[in-house]
Amino acid sequence: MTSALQAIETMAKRSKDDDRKGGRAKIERPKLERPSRAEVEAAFRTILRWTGDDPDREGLLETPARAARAYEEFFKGYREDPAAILRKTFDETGGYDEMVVLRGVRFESHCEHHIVPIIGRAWVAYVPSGRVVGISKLARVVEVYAKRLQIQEKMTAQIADTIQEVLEPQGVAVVIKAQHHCMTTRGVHKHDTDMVTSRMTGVFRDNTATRQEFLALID
Ligand SMILES: Nc1nc2c(ncn2[C@@H]2O[C@H](COP(=O)(O)OP(=O)(O)OP(=O)(O)O)[C@@H](O)[C@H]2O)c(=O)[nH]1
Ligand SMILES: [Zn+2]
Repeated sequence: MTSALQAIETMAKRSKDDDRKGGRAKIERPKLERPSRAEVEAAFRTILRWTGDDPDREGLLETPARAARAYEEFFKGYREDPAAILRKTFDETGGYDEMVVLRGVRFESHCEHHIVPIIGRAWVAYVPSGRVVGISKLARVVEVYAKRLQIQEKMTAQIADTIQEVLEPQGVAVVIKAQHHCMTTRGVHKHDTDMVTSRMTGVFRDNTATRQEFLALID
């Protein structure tokens, strides 16, 4: 087991000892009121002027509109409901009650401190109790939370807690490994550094063997 995974194992034990009742992240309901497209484009024009460039030169004329479209894509997760994605389930599972793991789901997010990319992978597991969900839906939940302004800890907790609350399985485990480009392209300039976070609920918190079986599947 790598030292990062050993650290997760330690954190999970600590979290089991210190059962933070009510301290779990609630599923956030995004606010729907938004400024107009024209206001956003005007804001990008201001930023262009502020950099020292001329927003009226030919190469930049369409940039505010393009940047607004790019932001629309980067932050489309505010207009999607992750709980709704998990509501369609399948009951005919043949009594399957072992772990289901989706490994290495690639995602692109943005840090809420600098609005700079966070790029990484997520491992998502659950142990069903009676019903299962279409496997792509786990990746869709990752995608919804990634397409919002994030810190990695919050994104990890949101994914796990949404699956736990909606699917009500025996337990959920989420590990995320990601590079924060606010640490590579600016600031401290530390390349080849990634951040590892985890959230374990139910049997993954309470049962060491289940947790270790999951952690062994992470590369
Ligand atoms: N815990 C956590 N920190 C993050 C995440 N993404 C970015 N950060 C950190 O957020 C912190 C913001 O620190 P500040 O001191 O307010 O901002 P700053 O002056 O730009 O800091 P530097 O990045 O150190 O230059 C930095 O240490 C970032 O590395 C995240 O997902 N989780
Ligand atoms: Zn940042």
